[in-house]
Amino acid sequence: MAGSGVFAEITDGDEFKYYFEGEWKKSASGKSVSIINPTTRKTQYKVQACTQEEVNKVMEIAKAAQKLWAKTPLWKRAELLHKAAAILKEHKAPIAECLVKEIAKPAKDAVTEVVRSGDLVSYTAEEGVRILGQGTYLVSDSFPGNERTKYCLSSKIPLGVVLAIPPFNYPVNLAVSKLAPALIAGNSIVLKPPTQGAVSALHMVHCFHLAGFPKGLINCVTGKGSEIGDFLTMHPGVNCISFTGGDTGIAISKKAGMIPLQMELGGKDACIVLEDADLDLVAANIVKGGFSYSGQRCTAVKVVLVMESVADDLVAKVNAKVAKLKVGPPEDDCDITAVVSESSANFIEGLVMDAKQKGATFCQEYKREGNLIWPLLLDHVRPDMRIAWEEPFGPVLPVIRITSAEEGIHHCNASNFGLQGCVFTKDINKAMLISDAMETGTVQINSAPARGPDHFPFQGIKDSGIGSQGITNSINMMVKVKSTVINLPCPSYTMG
Ligand SMILES: NC(=O)C1=CN([C@@H]2O[C@H](COP(=O)(O)OP(=O)(O)OC[C@H]3O[C@@H](n4cnc5c(N)ncnc54)[C@H](OP(=O)(O)O)[C@@H]3O)[C@@H](O)[C@H]2O)C=CC1
Ligand SMILES: O=C(O)[C@H](O)COP(=O)(O)O
Repeated sequence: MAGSGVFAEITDGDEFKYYFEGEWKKSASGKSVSIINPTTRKTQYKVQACTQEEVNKVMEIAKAAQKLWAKTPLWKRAELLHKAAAILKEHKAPIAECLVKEIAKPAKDAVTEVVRSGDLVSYTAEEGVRILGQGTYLVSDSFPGNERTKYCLSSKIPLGVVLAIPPFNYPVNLAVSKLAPALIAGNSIVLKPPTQGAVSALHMVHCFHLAGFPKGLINCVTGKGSEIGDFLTMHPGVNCISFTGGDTGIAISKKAGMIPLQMELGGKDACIVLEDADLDLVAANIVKGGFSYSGQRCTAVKVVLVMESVADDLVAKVNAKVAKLKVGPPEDDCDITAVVSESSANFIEGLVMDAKQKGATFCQEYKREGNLIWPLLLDHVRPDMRIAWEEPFGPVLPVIRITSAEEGIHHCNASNFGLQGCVFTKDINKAMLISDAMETGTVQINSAPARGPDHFPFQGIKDSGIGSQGITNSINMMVKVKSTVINLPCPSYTMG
């Protein structure tokens, strides 16, 4: 059970503590933030509402701890990460239970998230020892006008304190995807978990605590993003921000100082379906891609752009699969569960009503109970409808019928977002041309968009983000290059 067994020390009564200087503490604010169970809509857990003074202390301690950590051999850093990964996987059940209760993630997917996170941490440790163990050696005579009098040795050094802010939908996986690269690269961490998902993240942090990382190296402050977010992101002690979430990331980018930013933001991933596509494969991918975790994935299929000539067939196949989706509580491992909050459900409903008013075809009856919204495919969506452009982050999927691939590409590229997209066709030449024309960070050919496997590069363009994630890219993003140049009194040529 959450907060019991080895996790007992992270709670005090019905409140979860925050993590600072290697210890679990209650905030001096005396205030807590409630986490509402999306299914029951009742308070499930409470976390500390940390104060600005506490954030200041955390930053100070994180800075000091980082200086020592940077002097810890790379293999030792990797060893601790491997240990944390094993502890995380060992405790997958209680952590998954938190995911079920605070973000209504279906039970099996919740376990998968924790296991995937353990694997990500181990892979990062492996990748880190390889790529951080290598530097570059340059000689001066390759540049015009120079003799061979200078040797330049470059290596990768830590940035300092990394502020990690993940979103609610993968509070464990998208937290470790920031923590592990930061740590292997010699940085310290201040984690601000999403409020919905905070308790899962606190359990994950405790696994790192149990692994024996030095005090103050990993810290976790809780509180509403709207209250402590600006103070954290504009804090002078922060040397790098790795953020995943919605438009908040755009505002953070404008306010943050001159520090490296990794921003993974929203998406409106288009699925372009050509006439020659295998429609059974497409339908399976649309249902998995559009409706898994009730559409609350940044990489969910968010608009289907299908050639008119095959649209009826495809819609029929998708509808047949939608009818089989199990709707209900995450504890029963249902496919469609309550969306994260009432405000999210209201937002989704607003998009649905707008589409209704403007004449979209409802393939299923619109049904909602509390935060639970039944899966809905909207056919004959037109560009004047909000759902054609906005990200519902819910189980509602628009279908736009197109008469040419160019029309599909045009719709995709007219979006403010540019995260992922996909194209279904048996013609690899067409697929490549379309992929090259789509203004998105990634295009999947004959499969739905996905971030994983977690070592693949993952990036958005336009309002979908800055920089690139994926294990290798994240490690490289959390270091800077330091050079030492050896100057010789006279040219020296090897074996010369
Ligand atoms: N491209 C990608 O890799 C991914 C993108 N996303 C996107 O994330 C969104 C859904 O996630 P959601 O959690 O609702 O996103 P939000 O942007 O609302 O929140 C993300 C995180 O930011 C925090 N936060 C809120 N306000 C501030 C602030 N002023 N300063 C600093 N931090 C703040 C939140 O804390 P709190 O919860 O306390 O408000 C949370 O931890 C979708 O748009 C989705 O597409 C999701 C996953 C992956
Ligand atoms: O938030 C998201 O949508 C995740 O980054 C998705 O990860 P996945 O595509 O590998 O499930």
